[in-house]
Amino acid sequence: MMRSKLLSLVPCATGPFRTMSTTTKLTTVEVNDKTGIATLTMNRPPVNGLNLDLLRDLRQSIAEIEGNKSRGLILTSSNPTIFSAGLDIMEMYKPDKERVRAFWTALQDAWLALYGSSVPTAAAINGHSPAGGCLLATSCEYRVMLPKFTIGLNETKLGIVAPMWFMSSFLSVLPRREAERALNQGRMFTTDEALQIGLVDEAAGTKEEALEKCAQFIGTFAKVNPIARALTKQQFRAAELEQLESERAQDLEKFLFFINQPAVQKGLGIYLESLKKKAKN
Ligand SMILES: CCCCCCCCCCCCC/C=C/C(=O)SCCNC(=O)CCNC(=O)[C@H](O)C(C)(C)COP(=O)(O)OP(=O)(O)OC[C@H]1O[C@@H](n2cnc3c(N)ncnc32)[C@H](O)[C@@H]1OP(=O)(O)O
Repeated sequence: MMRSKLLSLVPCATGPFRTMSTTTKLTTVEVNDKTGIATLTMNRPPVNGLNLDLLRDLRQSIAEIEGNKSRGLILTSSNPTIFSAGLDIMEMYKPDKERVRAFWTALQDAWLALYGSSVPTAAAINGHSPAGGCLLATSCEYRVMLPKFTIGLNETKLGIVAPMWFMSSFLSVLPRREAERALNQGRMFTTDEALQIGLVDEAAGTKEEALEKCAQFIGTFAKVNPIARALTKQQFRAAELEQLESERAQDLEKFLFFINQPAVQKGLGIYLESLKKKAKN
């Protein structure tokens, strides 16, 4: 994919710094040359639905951030009210056989890249973050959320099941008992509730403030040996990463089997319809 590289002056939380900015159609990477922190922004209107292309872009951008020796990664959205609406349901509803395989593989790749990233990661959750959106946020090491939005793994409400590795990310943030209950209920938490339960670490009034708080979190590693920190993180997350790495073919087949069940297809169709009706009103 063609990528345009440009140097730009962009306002940031602590002042206007020259940033190296790399743009694809669906994500932007901006590295602040003062802090060395990369901001990875999702930009797929209308709702940052995670389709094949966005997932591939995300993985490519994470690899780029790892490669350019950034001091940290902040994940956010260009949409002022939606961090990510989760997986693009259109990829799973009446799917094309080859594409849906590529889609799930790209999701596995993106998760492995983000959850296993060697750099410190934080999510500036500047909008709603259901299901796959919550997966991305909980794959990061720190979360700052703006008020009056919602976050959670709502899969059971759609009649679908979050795979084990979605649960792993959730479990790395929430106590087991809370995670199990929320997953079974398909519960979406408001910002205040998410803060109270520990699903997010901080609240912020504006996106700029959220980015600043994420940068401060990443700054807490400034005096820590980066190799020791990265190896520690890797070891800490190794079990979940290795589980998916070793079972990814079976995970794909399980997903395909599940998603092709007539009852699941029917449920997704009804859910899509309800979303579209809501959008019209
Ligand atoms: C033995 C056990 C085996 C287990 C094996 C496991 C198998 C694995 C099974 C599969 C697992 C899949 C896991 C799934 C994860 C997911 O992420 S599913 C997606 C979940 N997402 C949602 O439920 C969010 C739905 N969207 C919303 O709630 C709202 O849209 C919003 C995000 C809160 C934004 O609201 P608003 O700003 O009001 O926008 P809308 O008007 O609602 O939407 C605008 C248009 O966007 C469309 N849209 C919204 N979300 C999605 C989506 N996720 N996918 C596709 N399209 C979406 C919406 O329909 C509107 O479209 P138009 O009408 O065409 O404008």
